[in-house]
Amino acid sequence: MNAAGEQIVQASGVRMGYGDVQVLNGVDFTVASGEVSCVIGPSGSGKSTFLRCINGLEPVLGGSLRVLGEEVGHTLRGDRYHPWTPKEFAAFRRNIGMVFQRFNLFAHHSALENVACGPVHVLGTPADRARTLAMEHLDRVGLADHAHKRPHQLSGGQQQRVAIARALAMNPALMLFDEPTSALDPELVDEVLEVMKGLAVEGMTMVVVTHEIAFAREVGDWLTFFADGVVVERGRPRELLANPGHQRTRAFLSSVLDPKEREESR
Ligand SMILES: Nc1ncnc2c1ncn2[C@@H]1O[C@H](COP(=O)(O)OP(=O)(O)OP(=O)(O)O)[C@@H](O)[C@H]1O
Repeated sequence: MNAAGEQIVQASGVRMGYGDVQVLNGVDFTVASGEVSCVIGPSGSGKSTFLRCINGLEPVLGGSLRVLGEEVGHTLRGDRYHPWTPKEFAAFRRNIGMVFQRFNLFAHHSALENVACGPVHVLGTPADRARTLAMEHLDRVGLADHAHKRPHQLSGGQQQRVAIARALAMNPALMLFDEPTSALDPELVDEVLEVMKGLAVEGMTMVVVTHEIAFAREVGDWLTFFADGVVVERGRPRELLANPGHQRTRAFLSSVLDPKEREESR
């Protein structure tokens, strides 16, 4: 567990692009230990790219990105930064759990095996112990009774909960969610959001790209609006959603929310 209030993600002027295309144009962003930061923004605004930078999957090409106390991709030795060795990179990555829109479970393994395989293969946890822990994580997401089913025998919401359990099994210090409910049928969304709420209550630090505004309002400590590769507005969700001064956020929200949600966000 990280010390309360400690900065877990500190981005300052982060730049990233693919070839000539600039995707992140100077992102400033922070999340402290135990906080939940929700991120919204139009398609193509760079939200997923920013998450991938946080867990080291994309190189930061400018600015500074400190995650879990490290400058992502580099280690200070003496007075000089050196690119991470594969071992340093792996050590960093295992502290960060990532949950995607698509669950990416191993189709030929049971839920239990999907959850146990990271600890066995990455952490070297003995198989019996890993299975016991995996069962606990499946119980935590309400799926102990489904442990021996394969992904195709589970609903989308259940598969996403297995994916969350799989990430938790690595005992991460930070969890990143990239639109975890947007591939789900509407009636399956709440069961996943409930699990995420539970994690927030337990004090997990989370960055959540989502358009579930009710979730952001209830669970988020921060709401960040991305557009064109920068953070346009950031604030406490209720304030950001209520303040007519935050015009770009509100204009975006009115384009994505259904009428009922729009009414609630007033
Ligand atoms: N591997 C890649 N190669 C080239 N361009 C890419 C690559 N990945 C993303 N991009 C481009 O970078 C921009 C930002 O994409 P990104 O996926 O980060 O946006 P996003 O805000 O998460 O969008 P969405 O909500 O649709 O997922 C887009 O213009 C996208 O086309």
